Amino acid sequence: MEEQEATVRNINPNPASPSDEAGPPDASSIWARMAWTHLDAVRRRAPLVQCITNLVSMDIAANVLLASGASPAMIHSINEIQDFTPKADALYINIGTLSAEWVPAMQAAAKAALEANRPWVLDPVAVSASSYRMEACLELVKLRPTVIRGNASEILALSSACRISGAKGVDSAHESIDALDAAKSLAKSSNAIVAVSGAVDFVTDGDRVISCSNGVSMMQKITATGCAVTALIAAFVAIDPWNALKATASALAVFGLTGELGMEMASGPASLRMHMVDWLYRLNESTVATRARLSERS
Ligand SMILES: Nc1ncnc2c1ncn2[C@@H]1O[C@H](COP(=O)(O)OP(=O)(O)O)[C@@H](O)[C@H]1O
Ligand SMILES: Cc1ncsc1CCOP(=O)(O)O
Ligand SMILES: [Mg+2]
Repeated sequence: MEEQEATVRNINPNPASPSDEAGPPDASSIWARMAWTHLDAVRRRAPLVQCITNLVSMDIAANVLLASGASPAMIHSINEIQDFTPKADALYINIGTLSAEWVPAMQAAAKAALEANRPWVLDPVAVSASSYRMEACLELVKLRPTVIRGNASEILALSSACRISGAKGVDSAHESIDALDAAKSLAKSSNAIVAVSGAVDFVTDGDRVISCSNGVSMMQKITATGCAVTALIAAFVAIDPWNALKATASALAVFGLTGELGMEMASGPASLRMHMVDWLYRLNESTVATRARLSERS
């Protein structure tokens, strides 16, 4: 824990540098520098992230974590939770391909993470698809996730715990701004940081709201990009657990930026996916500091 607290101190961005002849940086550049500081810390510390994630997303989530500098472990057997979960720096649970066998493993892992004082992150994929899925997800929310990240339809459905949110499948039928009040309400009722993704991503603790406008719409044409960014959030929260709001916003900005840079070279979703992983590996300080678009909504 001492080591984690030291990291938090290191991550707080220093807004004004005495040698900065251009004057103090504006608020958006402070946020952008914070995103770089988080990515740099992930690269230096290589957090171990246990993922209990859907079968569609396993490959892209593991590759995104590796490219960021984190260490992924796709371990979901209930027989391994007791030994392994306390060793991980963060846990990621995604209900995308839920099965009767996985639900107890997810619950056991969330409990083990809580007991070991490790952050854990929930992706409520298609939470309104069935009452089984909704009930499993509500049980997980009771186990106090550090962060919940979903698209607008998922956050709307989970927040109101309605059976039908208007979503047809795993994709969103809503704009992220439509889910902002629901995200705040969910954050307050669950005590989690809630992120709602879309053209603009919003991250809230129920009061503060950070918005991120990085990303390209083609990201929606790659399956499991949402799952992958939630995995990345777990890695960022692992290295700054006491600032989960900021760590989550940083992860969304970094991931969105890889989409923008990747799109300059891609000819469609498949090559965009490849370029995003490459850019995540290659991103440097000046690119993140100048192109991450984060701000706090007043
Ligand atoms: N219209 C859009 N423009 C730019 N980026 C987007 C857009 N829609 C989604 N994204 C980005 O794609 C990633 C996945 O978000 P989203 O599609 O909302 O999640 P999911 O795949 O879970 O439905 C996020 O990083 C988000 O910022
Ligand atoms: C297509 C699909 N079906 C079940 S999980 C899944 C992947 C969902 O990924 P994302 O939520 O990132 O779009
Ligand atoms: Mg999703």
